[in-house]
Amino acid sequence: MHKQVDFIELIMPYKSFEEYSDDVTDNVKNKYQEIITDLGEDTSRDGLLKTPERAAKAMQFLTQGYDQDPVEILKGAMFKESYNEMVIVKDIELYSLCEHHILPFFGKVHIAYIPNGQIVGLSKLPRIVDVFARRLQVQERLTQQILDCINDTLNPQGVAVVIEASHMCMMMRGVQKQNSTTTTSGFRGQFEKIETRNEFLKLIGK
Ligand SMILES: Nc1nc2c(ncn2[C@@H]2O[C@H](COP(=O)(O)OP(=O)(O)OP(=O)(O)O)[C@@H](O)[C@H]2O)c(=O)[nH]1
Ligand SMILES: [Zn+2]
Repeated sequence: MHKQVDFIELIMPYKSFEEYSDDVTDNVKNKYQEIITDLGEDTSRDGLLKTPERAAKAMQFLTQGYDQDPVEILKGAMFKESYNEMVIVKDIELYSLCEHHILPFFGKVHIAYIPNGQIVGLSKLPRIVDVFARRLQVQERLTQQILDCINDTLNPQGVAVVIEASHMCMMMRGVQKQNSTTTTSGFRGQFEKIETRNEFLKLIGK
């Protein structure tokens, strides 16, 4: 990683990647060159000349979550408040990569929590979704990681996470099912009670 990137990461642990490690870019670029050739393409033709480098940068962007600390992000905006009703942030866009095929899965995340003396800056919830989504994932683990991170860092009275996603590995290849979506969910604390869980599900339109 660049020295410059290290410094910026230190002060902005959730910044978007706009600079890339030269070493990683070179290594991944060379491998993409081979992969594209092995797949039967000509990497010297005009349109593909810069493709190995673009792909190397794109993959670093899509996996930048390994270098980011979601706990730091949440802790960066926690405020004492006595509000103790449900807070819901729904329809958070999700783009991740399935760890089996390295193909995208995408959809929506709905998050709710009930504060326990502290609230969190609303934007931090989508930010931690991105941190965990920008890794090689399965939808179940992604759901659990978001849930555990909020639960362990904010210590709320309860937290709920629902993810609805479509998997390109099931759409473009394999079983080729275009319309199936997968729903995963996790509930902690107050949301383990059926009436609280149902109120949340009703509010997100489920
Ligand atoms: N549980 C779970 N499975 C996933 C996820 N993303 C992809 N998969 C599945 O991972 C499985 C890998 O199965 P394999 O049989 O090893 O791979 P494959 O031969 O490519 O399987 P097909 O997709 O059925 O052609 C497939 O059933 C995928 O649908 C996910 O987020 N969660
Ligand atoms: Zn897959």
